[in-house]
Amino acid sequence: RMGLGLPTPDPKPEKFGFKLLAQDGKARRGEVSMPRGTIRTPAFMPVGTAATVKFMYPGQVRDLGADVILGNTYHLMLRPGAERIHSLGGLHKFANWKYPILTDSGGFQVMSLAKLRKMSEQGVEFKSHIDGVKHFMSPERSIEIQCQLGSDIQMQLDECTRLPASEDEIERAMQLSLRWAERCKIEFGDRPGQAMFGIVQGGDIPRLREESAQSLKDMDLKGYSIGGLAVGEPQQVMLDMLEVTCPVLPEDKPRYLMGVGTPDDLIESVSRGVDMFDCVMPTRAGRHGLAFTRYGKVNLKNARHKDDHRPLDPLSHCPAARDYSRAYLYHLVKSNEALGSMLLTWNNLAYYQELMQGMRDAIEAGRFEDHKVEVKEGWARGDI
Ligand SMILES: CNc1nc2c(CC[C@H]3O[C@@H](OC)[C@H](O)[C@@H]3O)c3nc(N)[nH]c(=O)c3cc2[nH]1
Repeated sequence: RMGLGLPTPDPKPEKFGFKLLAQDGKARRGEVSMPRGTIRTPAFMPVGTAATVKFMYPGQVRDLGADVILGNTYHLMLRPGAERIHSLGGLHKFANWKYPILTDSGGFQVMSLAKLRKMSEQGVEFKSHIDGVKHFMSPERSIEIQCQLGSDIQMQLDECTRLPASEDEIERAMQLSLRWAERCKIEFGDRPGQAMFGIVQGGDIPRLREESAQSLKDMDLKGYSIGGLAVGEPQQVMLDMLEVTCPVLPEDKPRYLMGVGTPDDLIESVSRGVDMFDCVMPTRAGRHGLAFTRYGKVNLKNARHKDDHRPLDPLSHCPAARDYSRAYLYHLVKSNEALGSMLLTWNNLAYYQELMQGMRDAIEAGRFEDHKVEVKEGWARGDI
C-alpha cells in the first residue's frame, strides 16, 4: 500500500482475537485478528453503508491502508435484502471486499431513518424509509441478518439515546440494551472466527456508563463498542464519558467508539484508550467539497481557491492530494462534477489512514503526547 506499513502477514488465525502490542499512557497499539485478516489499531474504518464506500473502488480503499470497512444491517436488509446477499455468496463476495467487515446492528438507523416505529421489549416494528414496507427488528433478527451478510464483527441490537435526554430515559434505554445484549449473545452462539460486540450506553451520566460497561464486561464478550455518543453532545462531554467508560472495560478486548469522528476527535479519543473508529465524516465531507489535510480543513467551495495552482498536499502519498490543483478541485466542486467527489473522498480517506498510521507509529515509539502536539500544530498552521 502507499507507503503505509504493511501488516506482518501472520498465519491465517482461525479464531477472533485481540493482542495489545504497546501502550503509551492510555493510548493503545494493538491488533484485532480473524480469519479474513488483521486490523491494526488504532484503526479508522471507512463506512460502506450500502455495501459500497461511496465514490471509491474496493481496491483503492484497501491501498489507502484500510484493514476493515463497515456495512449497515438496516440499509442492507431493506435493499437489496439480507437473504438476497446471502444467496449471492455473502457481503464480502457481493461487494468484492475479501478483508474484515464490521456491521452495525441497525438500531441507530431504525431510530433515525425508519418511519412509524413501535418499540417493545421484544424489538422494534418499523416501516422502511424506502418503500414503506413493514419490518420487525429484534435482537435475534439483527444477529440473524448480520450472519446472513457474513459479517466478521457484529453489533448487538441496542437503543441509542439522543442527547440531551432525561436520566430516566437514558437509564431505561441502557437497561433495555443490556437485556438485548444477553439475547444477542445467545443468538450469536459459538462462532470462533467472528465476534459480536456489546455496546455501552448510558448517555452523559457517569453512573449509568459505569453500570453499562461493568454489566457488559461480566458477559465476557469479544469486544466492546461505546455507543450513544457523537449524537449532538459537545466534544468534551464525549471525552468525559470515555474517561469514565474505558477504565471499566477489559484491557485485553478491543474498544470501538461508534460514529466518531473528526481528526481531533480521533486523536483525543485514542489518547483516552479507544482502539477502533467509524465515521461518515471523511466520505460525506468529500462529497460536499471539504478536504481534510495535515494543514487543517480546506473548503473547496470557497472562491479563494479559484486561481490557486497548488495541490492540497505535495507531501501526501495520495495522487488526489498531490496531482491536482486547488483551482481544479474548486472548478470540479462548483461544476458538481463526479470527479470532484471522487478526488476529495480519496484525499480524505488517505488523510484519515495517514493520521491513524502516524498514531500507531507514535504509540510504538512511546512519543504519543509529542505527536499529538505536532499534529495539532499542523492543523493550526493552516494552509501550506
Ligand atoms: C454519527 N454518530 C453516531 N453513529 C452512531 C451509530 C451508528 C453508526 C453506523 O451508522 C452509519 O453512519 C451514520 C454507519 O453505517 C455506522 O456503522 C450507533 N450505532 C449503534 N448501534 N449504537 C449507537 O449507540 C450508535 C451511536 C452512534 N453515534
